[in-house]
Amino acid sequence: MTEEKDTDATQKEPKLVEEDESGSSKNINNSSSRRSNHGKGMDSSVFRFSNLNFTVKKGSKETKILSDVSHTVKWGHVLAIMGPSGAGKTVLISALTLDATFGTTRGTVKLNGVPMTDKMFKTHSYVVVQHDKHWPYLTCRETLLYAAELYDVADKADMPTVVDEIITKMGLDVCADTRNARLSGGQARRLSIAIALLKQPTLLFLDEPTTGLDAAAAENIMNEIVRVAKEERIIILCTIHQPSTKVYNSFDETMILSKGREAYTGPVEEAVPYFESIGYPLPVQTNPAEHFLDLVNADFSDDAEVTKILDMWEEKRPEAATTHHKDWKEEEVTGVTDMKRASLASEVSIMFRRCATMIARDPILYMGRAVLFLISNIIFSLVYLKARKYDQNQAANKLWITIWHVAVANNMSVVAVYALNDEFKTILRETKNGMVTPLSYVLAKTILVLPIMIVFGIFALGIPSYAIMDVPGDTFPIVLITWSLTLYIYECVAESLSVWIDDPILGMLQFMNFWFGGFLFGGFLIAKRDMFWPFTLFYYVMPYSYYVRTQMYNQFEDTTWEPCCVGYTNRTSCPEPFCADPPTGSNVLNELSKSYAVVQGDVSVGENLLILACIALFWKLTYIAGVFYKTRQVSKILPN
Ligand SMILES: Nc1ncnc2c1ncn2[C@@H]1O[C@H](COP(=O)(O)OP(=O)(O)OP(=O)(O)O)[C@@H](O)[C@H]1O
Repeated sequence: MTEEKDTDATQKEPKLVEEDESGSSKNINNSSSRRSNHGKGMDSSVFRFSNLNFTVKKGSKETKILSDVSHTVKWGHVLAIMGPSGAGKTVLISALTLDATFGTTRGTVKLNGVPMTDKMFKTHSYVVVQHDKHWPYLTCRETLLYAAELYDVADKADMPTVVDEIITKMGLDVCADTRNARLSGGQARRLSIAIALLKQPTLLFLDEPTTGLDAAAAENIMNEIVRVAKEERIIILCTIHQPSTKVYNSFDETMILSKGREAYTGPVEEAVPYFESIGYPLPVQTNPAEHFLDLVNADFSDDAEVTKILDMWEEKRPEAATTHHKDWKEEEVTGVTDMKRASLASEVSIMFRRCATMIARDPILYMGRAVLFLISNIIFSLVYLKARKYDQNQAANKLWITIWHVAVANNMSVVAVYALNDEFKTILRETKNGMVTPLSYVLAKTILVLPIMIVFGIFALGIPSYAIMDVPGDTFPIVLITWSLTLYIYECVAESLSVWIDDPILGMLQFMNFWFGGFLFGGFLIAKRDMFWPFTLFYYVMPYSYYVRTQMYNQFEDTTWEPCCVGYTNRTSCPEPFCADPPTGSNVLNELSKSYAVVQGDVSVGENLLILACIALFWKLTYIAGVFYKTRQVSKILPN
């Protein structure tokens, strides 16, 4: 396979060939089974950023992080962005990928002469972030298959072939059927690049693709990157820390940054002569990358000397820019095409399948929780075992076991905050890269989670309430619906917090606040009439008063209790503090309401369920709003 540098690239179609075992060659630009017009759609592309400035504001103080950074990169070329720690490499990638929402970007960023927008980024670009994460319960092959389907890269029958090809191309055969959670650092990075290649982007950003890898793995992955840039005619911008001489020499161009300014930008082979021309020759047997980084590292070199080097390049740059790519004219490459993508219905169906696979394999979030509901509710039922009798002295305990059976399960939804926060970070990356839309994610997740709430209810109530606590069997459907709807409220709260609060620990703390709030304002610890009036609002918006009232009625309605005050001619002379006569479920509830005002002998179940559904809907809407808001957050590029 040809791997030599494309130093004399012209706008003519480069001939990318590899030799098969028989010695004949075949074109490897595109897989035969792959759609030829997908994604890339642009064979010759030019990416230009000019006078890029980035500032952050802290109080009234404005700090400049990038100063007038400019360059133009053509198809098939790799631009390696190097610089000491804190030089601004990651910020540059964030600004170019419209991800730098923490400051103000000014300048021009254009692909084929068209200003970069979020839509254009999603269509033509792909960014692999420094700490890229993959779905832990999918294998490498499954991850790629779903990505291929979502990017609609080929006909369904051809997808496995396309994926197999990319697996081989990225050297992932050995771990193709290994779950992502068990991939090595290098394999995970190869997988990130493989997903990116499935999209066939015009422009690929890689932030520190070699971080944490040993020298051999780093060299290997960088060789792959350079190779795919040529093969796939992609423009690649990647940040890198101290590449080896061999890796450094494989790049087409390099940008050396320090203090947010350029110290050199241009062809790799011209960097050494340039630094020599300004009085910094490369010492013998020294890695050029290391030499440049030592020169511009203000932490370890003389700051004034570093500033001098940066000033010298600023003077030289206009001249260098005129000779840069003198053999091709970027102006001739104009316009961008649209990307073909899967329809919403098929996207939802792919997301649904992917989500279902992960749910089935995740030992904690769903299956684990179902088992925990069962165990914890059985324990609570055993603690309250005496309350299984329809003895009026046990009526209050029946109330409490009804509360525990839902509240303990609701409390465990706190794990969902953490897990969903993690999940959403991956979804953010996928929406950023145009793989999925927020709508398909929300729809697939909602369709899947609703029946899971019913399954949770069967685990939580089946044995604990019906086998142990002797709740009448015919109440099961309505008791199950009431319980599942209440759990769904807490699931929606967890979803909302996982999206709105970036830090999962803070989100979990807020969830616990909500849970305790629900308890406090449920009407059984303190009656509504005794609450200091502004707080009464919480009684109405928290779910437990509706839950307890409805569930107690559901369970008590047609029950008959053991009589009390037997032998007393009138109720007032009977010493029992609690006695319903005749001992019907409704009368027992009316008696109980004297101590727990939240319960009632006559309840409109439909009305209470409707209110619970409205509370769930409210939280679901806040979650959906969060998903749409967060996935649409992009930084703007303002004019200088
Ligand atoms: N979110 C942020 N808010 C404020 N300043 C930031 C933010 N992110 C980065 N910076 C600042 O921008 C400067 C450049 O940071 P950047 O992460 O781009 O460096 P880098 O060259 O990628 O370093 P490293 O190689 O260590 O990752 C640093 O001074 C950093 O403190």
